[in-house]
Amino acid sequence: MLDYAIEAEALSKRFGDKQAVAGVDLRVPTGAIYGFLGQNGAGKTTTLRMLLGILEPDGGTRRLLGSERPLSVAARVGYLPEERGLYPAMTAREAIAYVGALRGLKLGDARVRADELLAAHGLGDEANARIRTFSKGMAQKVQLLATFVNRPDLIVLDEPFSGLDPVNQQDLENMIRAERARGATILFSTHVMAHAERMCDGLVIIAHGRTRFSGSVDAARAHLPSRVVLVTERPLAELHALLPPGSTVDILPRSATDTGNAYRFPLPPGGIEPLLARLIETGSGIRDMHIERPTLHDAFVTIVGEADAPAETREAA
Ligand SMILES: Nc1ncnc2c1ncn2[C@@H]1O[C@H](COP(=O)(O)OP(=O)(O)OP(=O)(O)O)[C@@H](O)[C@H]1O
Repeated sequence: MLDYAIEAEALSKRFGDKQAVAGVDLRVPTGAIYGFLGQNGAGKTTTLRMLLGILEPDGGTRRLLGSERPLSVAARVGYLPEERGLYPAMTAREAIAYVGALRGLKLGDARVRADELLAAHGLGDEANARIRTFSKGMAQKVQLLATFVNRPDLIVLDEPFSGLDPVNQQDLENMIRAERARGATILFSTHVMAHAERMCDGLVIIAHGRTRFSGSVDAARAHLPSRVVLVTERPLAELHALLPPGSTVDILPRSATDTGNAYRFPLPPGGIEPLLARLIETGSGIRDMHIERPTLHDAFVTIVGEADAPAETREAA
């Protein structure tokens, strides 16, 4: 088995005078769920199109399921493009079966598979309804199901969650996990950090057309320190007065962010016990104290922000 379902190095693409992708490196291990994150216009869709062979890169290399010619493995790939669209005159069954036939299934088999998928995902009664009668979200769901029709080894989804209601988002999460359990590799782009955080074995974050981070969700979060959240009945100044002079700055920084009576500050190197012990000793009315790990949202903002910072600031950081 291949180690990586997708390997790309230094991919680049220019449209006129716009450098859409300026050097994307990306590796997705076989059998993993990977998230592809980046701000609007960062180059995600352009990169996905190059990976799949829809666009020819100006530079760099790509390998899809071991092949340098992505279109030659198209029958083993499922793709949900950013631009949605099915033929409005087709029924849901025909629309899915049509994609199956394009991906190399026999039409009869593709129809059977379409019925199975529709029934398993709450659209069994709609199999013979025409796409034009569907809501936008329902049509998107049919298109998503079509992505899975050929039981692909590699599934690439461009913002698959956008436009789906929470129940259908959950259904899609389950579908993606089930595809991984079957052995498929999944790469999806998203702006919703919660999905990436919950589901992904790894992430690639790009900014301004370049890869800025590649690794696990935990490694992304490790870009930021954990923080202590302290909720007390007393104002911060009073707490400082209770603590021994000289030690307070270390264990309860004056720079702690104050949101009402909750204070947030970086986890001190010695942990929270010395501060906790002192606060208990002095009867400071603790209501809550816990360690808060940075979220992927925070890490994403930091990583993308570093890419925006001038070079000298970046080096100094
Ligand atoms: N066909 C095209 N012609 C000209 N410019 C393009 C074309 N496709 C993309 N671009 C430009 O390339 C840049 C990257 O676009 P791309 O769609 O890849 O970003 P994205 O990360 O997918 O963004 P979003 O999250 O908003 O979908 C943008 O500045 C976009 O305007």
